[in-house]
Amino acid sequence: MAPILQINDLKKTYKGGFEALKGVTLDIEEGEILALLGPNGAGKTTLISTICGITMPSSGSVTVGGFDTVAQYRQARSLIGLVPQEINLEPFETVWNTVRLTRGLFGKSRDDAALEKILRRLSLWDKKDSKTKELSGGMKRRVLIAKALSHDPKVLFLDEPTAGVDVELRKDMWDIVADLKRDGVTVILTTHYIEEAEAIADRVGVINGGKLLLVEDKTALMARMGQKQLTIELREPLASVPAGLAEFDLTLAQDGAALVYTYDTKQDRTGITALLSALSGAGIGLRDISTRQSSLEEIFVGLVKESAA
Ligand SMILES: Nc1ncnc2c1ncn2[C@@H]1O[C@H](COP(=O)(O)OP(=O)(O)OP(=O)(O)O)[C@@H](O)[C@H]1O
Repeated sequence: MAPILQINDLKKTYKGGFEALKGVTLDIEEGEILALLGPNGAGKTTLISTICGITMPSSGSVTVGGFDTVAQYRQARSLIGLVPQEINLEPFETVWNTVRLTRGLFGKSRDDAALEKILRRLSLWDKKDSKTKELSGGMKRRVLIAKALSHDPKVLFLDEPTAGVDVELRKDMWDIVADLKRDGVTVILTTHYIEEAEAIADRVGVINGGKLLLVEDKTALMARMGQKQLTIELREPLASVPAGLAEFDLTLAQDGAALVYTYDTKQDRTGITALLSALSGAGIGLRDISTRQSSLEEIFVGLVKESAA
Protein backbone atom coordinates (compact mmCIF):
# COMPACT_ATOMS: atom_id res chain seq x y z
CA MET A 1 0.00 0.00 0.00
CA ALA A 2 1.24 3.51 -0.80
CA PRO A 3 2.36 5.53 2.23
CA ILE A 4 -0.41 7.70 3.70
CA LEU A 5 1.96 10.68 3.73
CA GLN A 6 4.68 11.36 1.17
CA ILE A 7 7.00 14.30 1.65
CA ASN A 8 9.26 14.92 -1.31
CA ASP A 9 12.25 17.31 -1.13
CA LEU A 10 10.22 19.87 0.78
CA LYS A 11 11.83 23.30 1.11
CA LYS A 12 10.61 26.42 2.83
CA THR A 13 12.27 29.79 2.74
CA TYR A 14 10.44 32.45 4.73
CA LYS A 15 10.06 36.02 3.49
CA GLY A 16 13.27 37.69 4.53
CA GLY A 17 15.27 34.73 3.22
CA PHE A 18 15.42 32.36 6.20
CA GLU A 19 15.62 28.77 4.99
CA ALA A 20 13.60 26.82 7.58
CA LEU A 21 13.31 23.54 5.59
CA LYS A 22 16.21 22.48 3.40
CA GLY A 23 14.79 19.56 1.45
CA VAL A 24 12.92 17.09 3.66
CA THR A 25 11.97 13.73 2.16
CA LEU A 26 9.99 11.23 4.17
CA ASP A 27 7.30 8.56 3.71
CA ILE A 28 4.94 7.68 6.53
CA GLU A 29 2.92 4.49 6.53
CA GLU A 30 -0.71 4.30 7.57
CA GLY A 31 -1.18 3.60 11.28
CA GLU A 32 2.37 4.56 12.15
CA ILE A 33 3.37 6.82 15.04
CA LEU A 34 6.29 9.04 14.15
CA ALA A 35 7.96 11.29 16.70
CA LEU A 36 9.91 14.25 15.36
CA LEU A 37 12.63 15.32 17.75
CA GLY A 38 14.60 18.51 17.41
CA PRO A 39 15.87 21.50 19.34
CA ASN A 40 14.11 24.88 19.32
CA GLY A 41 14.01 26.40 15.88
CA ALA A 42 14.83 23.10 14.13
CA GLY A 43 11.91 23.43 11.73
CA LYS A 44 9.41 21.03 13.31
CA THR A 45 6.47 23.43 13.35
CA THR A 46 7.35 24.70 9.87
CA LEU A 47 7.29 21.11 8.59
CA ILE A 48 3.90 20.40 10.16
CA SER A 49 2.43 23.73 9.03
CA THR A 50 3.62 23.15 5.49
CA ILE A 51 2.13 19.66 5.39
CA CYS A 52 -1.15 21.00 6.77
CA GLY A 53 -1.29 23.80 4.21
CA ILE A 54 -0.95 26.63 6.74
CA THR A 55 2.42 27.56 5.26
CA MET A 56 3.11 27.38 1.52
CA PRO A 57 6.14 25.32 0.51
CA SER A 58 8.83 27.09 -1.52
CA SER A 59 9.45 23.88 -3.46
CA GLY A 60 8.93 20.14 -3.22
CA SER A 61 5.63 18.42 -2.61
CA VAL A 62 3.51 16.61 -0.04
CA THR A 63 0.70 14.16 -0.63
CA VAL A 64 -1.75 12.92 1.98
CA GLY A 65 -3.72 9.84 1.00
CA GLY A 66 -2.51 10.51 -2.55
CA PHE A 67 -3.81 14.11 -2.63
CA ASP A 68 -1.35 16.93 -3.24
CA THR A 69 -1.51 19.37 -0.33
CA VAL A 70 -1.34 22.40 -2.66
CA ALA A 71 -3.15 21.36 -5.86
CA GLN A 72 -5.76 19.27 -4.03
CA TYR A 73 -5.79 21.22 -0.80
CA ARG A 74 -9.36 20.49 0.30
CA GLN A 75 -9.18 16.73 -0.15
CA ALA A 76 -5.76 16.56 1.51
CA ARG A 77 -6.79 18.82 4.38
CA SER A 78 -9.93 16.81 5.11
CA LEU A 79 -7.71 13.81 5.91
CA ILE A 80 -5.62 15.80 8.41
CA GLY A 81 -6.22 16.74 12.03
CA LEU A 82 -3.91 19.30 13.60
CA VAL A 83 -3.40 19.93 17.30
CA PRO A 84 -1.45 23.18 17.47
CA GLN A 85 1.12 24.10 20.07
CA GLU A 86 -0.87 27.08 21.29
CA ILE A 87 -4.28 26.85 22.90
CA ASN A 88 -6.62 28.85 20.66
CA LEU A 89 -10.13 28.16 21.92
CA GLU A 90 -13.17 30.38 21.90
CA PRO A 91 -13.46 31.10 25.66
CA PHE A 92 -17.24 31.53 25.90
CA GLU A 93 -18.15 28.57 23.71
CA THR A 94 -19.05 25.22 25.26
CA VAL A 95 -16.92 22.15 24.67
CA TRP A 96 -19.73 20.52 22.72
CA ASN A 97 -20.26 23.48 20.39
CA THR A 98 -16.53 23.96 19.90
CA VAL A 99 -16.11 20.42 18.63
CA ARG A 100 -19.37 20.41 16.66
CA LEU A 101 -18.55 23.65 14.87
CA THR A 102 -15.11 22.41 13.86
CA ARG A 103 -16.66 19.32 12.29
CA GLY A 104 -19.05 21.62 10.44
CA LEU A 105 -16.16 23.71 9.12
CA PHE A 106 -14.88 20.64 7.34
CA GLY A 107 -18.23 20.27 5.63
CA LYS A 108 -19.06 17.07 7.48
CA SER A 109 -22.68 16.37 8.32
CA ARG A 110 -23.72 16.49 11.96
CA ASP A 111 -22.95 13.25 13.80
CA ASP A 112 -23.62 13.57 17.53
CA ALA A 113 -22.81 9.92 18.20
CA ALA A 114 -19.33 10.28 16.68
CA LEU A 115 -18.67 13.44 18.69
CA GLU A 116 -19.87 11.78 21.87
CA LYS A 117 -17.44 8.92 21.25
CA ILE A 118 -14.56 11.39 20.82
CA LEU A 119 -15.47 13.35 23.96
CA ARG A 120 -15.85 10.18 26.01
CA ARG A 121 -12.52 8.84 24.84
CA LEU A 122 -10.88 12.09 25.90
CA SER A 123 -12.70 12.07 29.28
CA LEU A 124 -14.48 15.29 28.31
CA TRP A 125 -18.02 14.02 28.18
CA ASP A 126 -18.99 15.36 31.59
CA LYS A 127 -17.54 18.74 30.56
CA LYS A 128 -19.44 18.99 27.31
CA ASP A 129 -21.60 21.86 28.55
CA SER A 130 -18.76 23.77 30.21
CA LYS A 131 -17.38 26.89 28.60
CA THR A 132 -13.82 26.31 27.46
CA LYS A 133 -12.54 29.16 29.66
CA GLU A 134 -13.73 27.17 32.70
CA LEU A 135 -11.46 24.22 31.90
CA SER A 136 -8.02 23.43 33.30
CA GLY A 137 -5.01 23.67 30.99
CA GLY A 138 -4.92 19.91 30.56
CA MET A 139 -8.59 19.77 29.63
CA LYS A 140 -8.14 22.58 27.13
CA ARG A 141 -5.46 20.49 25.45
CA ARG A 142 -7.89 17.59 25.28
CA VAL A 143 -10.46 19.87 23.64
CA LEU A 144 -7.85 20.75 21.02
CA ILE A 145 -7.43 17.04 20.32
CA ALA A 146 -11.21 16.55 20.20
CA LYS A 147 -11.45 19.41 17.69
CA ALA A 148 -8.67 17.89 15.59
CA LEU A 149 -10.47 14.53 15.58
CA SER A 150 -13.94 15.94 14.95
CA HIS A 151 -13.88 15.36 11.18
CA ASP A 152 -12.47 11.79 11.40
CA PRO A 153 -8.99 12.53 10.04
CA LYS A 154 -6.67 9.73 8.97
CA VAL A 155 -3.53 11.58 9.97
CA LEU A 156 -3.20 13.49 13.22
CA PHE A 157 -0.45 16.01 13.88
CA LEU A 158 0.34 16.87 17.46
CA ASP A 159 2.71 19.82 17.85
CA GLU A 160 4.36 19.35 21.22
CA PRO A 161 1.28 17.83 22.84
CA THR A 162 2.79 17.54 26.28
CA ALA A 163 4.91 20.69 26.54
CA GLY A 164 4.48 22.01 30.06
CA VAL A 165 1.89 19.44 31.17
CA ASP A 166 2.20 17.37 34.32
CA VAL A 167 3.39 13.77 34.34
CA GLU A 168 -0.08 12.31 34.75
CA LEU A 169 -1.54 14.18 31.79
CA ARG A 170 1.50 13.25 29.73
CA LYS A 171 0.83 9.56 30.38
CA ASP A 172 -2.84 10.13 29.53
CA MET A 173 -1.82 11.72 26.28
CA TRP A 174 0.34 8.71 25.47
CA ASP A 175 -2.63 6.42 26.11
CA ILE A 176 -4.78 8.52 23.81
CA VAL A 177 -2.18 8.24 21.04
CA ALA A 178 -1.95 4.46 21.53
CA ASP A 179 -5.75 4.29 21.31
CA LEU A 180 -5.80 6.28 18.09
CA LYS A 181 -3.21 3.99 16.58
CA ARG A 182 -5.45 1.02 17.37
CA ASP A 183 -8.15 2.75 15.33
CA GLY A 184 -5.72 3.03 12.42
CA VAL A 185 -5.00 6.77 12.78
CA THR A 186 -1.50 7.81 11.73
CA VAL A 187 0.08 10.10 14.31
CA ILE A 188 2.96 12.51 13.82
CA LEU A 189 4.05 14.37 16.89
CA THR A 190 6.81 16.80 17.65
CA THR A 191 8.46 16.73 21.00
CA HIS A 192 11.43 17.89 23.01
CA TYR A 193 11.02 14.94 25.35
CA ILE A 194 13.11 11.99 24.34
CA GLU A 195 11.30 9.70 26.77
CA GLU A 196 8.09 10.62 24.97
CA ALA A 197 9.51 9.38 21.69
CA GLU A 198 10.75 6.27 23.47
CA ALA A 199 7.36 5.62 25.01
CA ILE A 200 5.04 5.93 22.05
CA ALA A 201 6.76 6.20 18.69
CA ASP A 202 7.19 3.44 16.12
CA ARG A 203 9.78 5.57 14.35
CA VAL A 204 11.83 8.51 15.46
CA GLY A 205 12.98 11.34 13.22
CA VAL A 206 15.58 13.87 14.27
CA ILE A 207 15.43 17.29 12.65
CA ASN A 208 17.84 20.18 12.99
CA GLY A 209 18.63 23.24 10.94
CA GLY A 210 15.78 22.40 8.57
CA LYS A 211 17.21 18.98 7.71
CA LEU A 212 16.07 15.53 8.66
CA LEU A 213 19.20 14.00 10.15
CA LEU A 214 17.86 10.55 10.84
CA VAL A 215 14.65 8.55 10.66
CA GLU A 216 14.89 5.21 12.30
CA ASP A 217 12.77 2.50 13.77
CA LYS A 218 12.56 3.02 17.50
CA THR A 219 13.52 -0.58 18.22
CA ALA A 220 16.61 -0.20 16.03
CA LEU A 221 17.49 2.95 17.94
CA MET A 222 16.97 1.12 21.21
CA ALA A 223 19.29 -1.60 19.94
CA ARG A 224 21.86 1.10 19.34
CA MET A 225 21.31 2.21 22.91
CA GLY A 226 22.38 -1.28 23.84
CA GLN A 227 25.85 -0.29 22.80
CA LYS A 228 28.40 0.34 25.47
CA GLN A 229 31.80 1.87 25.31
CA LEU A 230 34.83 0.66 27.17
CA THR A 231 37.49 3.32 27.54
CA ILE A 232 40.97 2.01 28.18
CA GLU A 233 43.45 4.60 29.37
CA LEU A 234 46.94 3.66 28.28
CA ARG A 235 50.26 3.97 30.09
CA GLU A 236 51.93 5.18 26.88
CA PRO A 237 50.03 7.05 24.14
CA LEU A 238 49.66 5.36 20.73
CA ALA A 239 49.96 7.01 17.32
CA SER A 240 47.45 4.58 15.78
CA VAL A 241 45.46 1.46 16.61
CA PRO A 242 48.02 -1.41 16.38
CA ALA A 243 47.47 -3.70 13.38
CA GLY A 244 47.31 -6.71 15.71
CA LEU A 245 44.10 -5.29 17.24
CA ALA A 246 42.30 -4.75 13.93
CA GLU A 247 39.68 -7.42 14.71
CA PHE A 248 38.27 -5.24 17.52
CA ASP A 249 36.03 -2.18 17.03
CA LEU A 250 38.58 0.26 18.45
CA THR A 251 39.18 3.97 18.07
CA LEU A 252 41.85 6.17 19.55
CA ALA A 253 40.79 8.97 21.88
CA GLN A 254 42.34 11.59 24.11
CA ASP A 255 45.18 12.24 21.63
CA GLY A 256 46.17 8.59 21.64
CA ALA A 257 46.15 8.27 25.42
CA ALA A 258 43.05 6.04 25.37
CA LEU A 259 41.48 3.32 23.27
CA VAL A 260 37.69 3.18 23.03
CA TYR A 261 36.05 -0.18 22.39
CA THR A 262 32.38 -0.23 21.36
CA TYR A 263 30.43 -3.40 22.01
CA ASP A 264 26.88 -4.64 22.11
CA THR A 265 25.56 -5.43 25.57
CA LYS A 266 22.91 -7.72 24.10
CA GLN A 267 25.43 -10.13 22.64
CA ASP A 268 26.47 -13.18 24.66
CA ARG A 269 30.13 -12.33 24.32
CA THR A 270 31.31 -8.79 24.73
CA GLY A 271 34.82 -9.59 23.51
CA ILE A 272 36.33 -7.74 26.46
CA THR A 273 38.34 -10.70 27.76
CA ALA A 274 39.83 -11.33 24.33
CA LEU A 275 40.60 -7.64 23.90
CA LEU A 276 42.35 -7.36 27.24
CA SER A 277 44.50 -10.39 26.55
CA ALA A 278 45.28 -9.07 23.05
CA LEU A 279 46.38 -5.77 24.60
CA SER A 280 48.57 -7.57 27.06
CA GLY A 281 49.97 -9.75 24.24
CA ALA A 282 50.84 -6.59 22.29
CA GLY A 283 52.68 -5.25 25.31
CA ILE A 284 50.27 -2.33 25.79
CA GLY A 285 50.06 -1.23 29.43
CA LEU A 286 46.77 -0.03 30.95
CA ARG A 287 46.33 2.81 33.41
CA ASP A 288 42.58 2.53 33.96
CA ILE A 289 39.39 1.26 32.36
CA SER A 290 35.81 2.51 32.49
CA THR A 291 32.54 1.77 30.70
CA ARG A 292 29.57 3.87 29.72
CA GLN A 293 26.29 3.30 27.94
CA SER A 294 25.10 5.48 25.07
CA SER A 295 21.49 6.62 25.34
CA LEU A 296 18.97 7.93 22.83
CA GLU A 297 19.56 11.32 24.40
CA GLU A 298 23.26 11.11 23.57
CA ILE A 299 22.57 9.87 20.07
CA PHE A 300 20.25 12.85 19.66
CA VAL A 301 22.63 15.42 21.17
CA GLY A 302 25.53 13.98 19.15
CA LEU A 303 23.59 14.18 15.89
CA VAL A 304 22.42 17.71 16.53
CA LYS A 305 25.95 18.85 17.41
CA GLU A 306 27.43 17.16 14.35
CA SER A 307 24.88 18.78 12.07
CA ALA A 308 25.57 22.21 13.54
CA ALA A 309 29.34 21.85 13.02
N1 LIG B 1 6.81 33.17 9.83
C1 LIG B 1 8.13 33.10 9.93
N2 LIG B 1 8.94 34.01 9.32
C2 LIG B 1 10.28 33.92 9.40
N3 LIG B 1 10.95 32.95 10.06
C3 LIG B 1 10.20 32.01 10.69
C4 LIG B 1 8.77 32.03 10.66
N4 LIG B 1 8.31 30.97 11.37
C5 LIG B 1 9.41 30.32 11.83
N5 LIG B 1 10.54 30.94 11.42
C6 LIG B 1 11.92 30.52 11.70
O1 LIG B 1 12.12 29.22 11.18
C7 LIG B 1 12.91 28.43 12.07
C8 LIG B 1 12.19 27.15 12.42
O2 LIG B 1 11.06 27.46 13.24
P1 LIG B 1 10.03 26.36 13.74
O3 LIG B 1 8.96 27.06 14.51
O4 LIG B 1 9.64 25.53 12.57
O5 LIG B 1 10.94 25.50 14.71
P2 LIG B 1 10.55 24.36 15.76
O6 LIG B 1 11.46 23.23 15.48
O7 LIG B 1 9.10 24.10 15.71
O8 LIG B 1 10.96 25.06 17.13
P3 LIG B 1 10.30 24.95 18.61
O9 LIG B 1 10.78 23.66 19.15
O10 LIG B 1 10.92 26.12 19.29
O11 LIG B 1 8.83 25.04 18.46
C9 LIG B 1 13.21 29.31 13.28
O12 LIG B 1 14.50 29.85 13.12
C10 LIG B 1 12.16 30.39 13.20
O13 LIG B 1 12.64 31.60 13.73
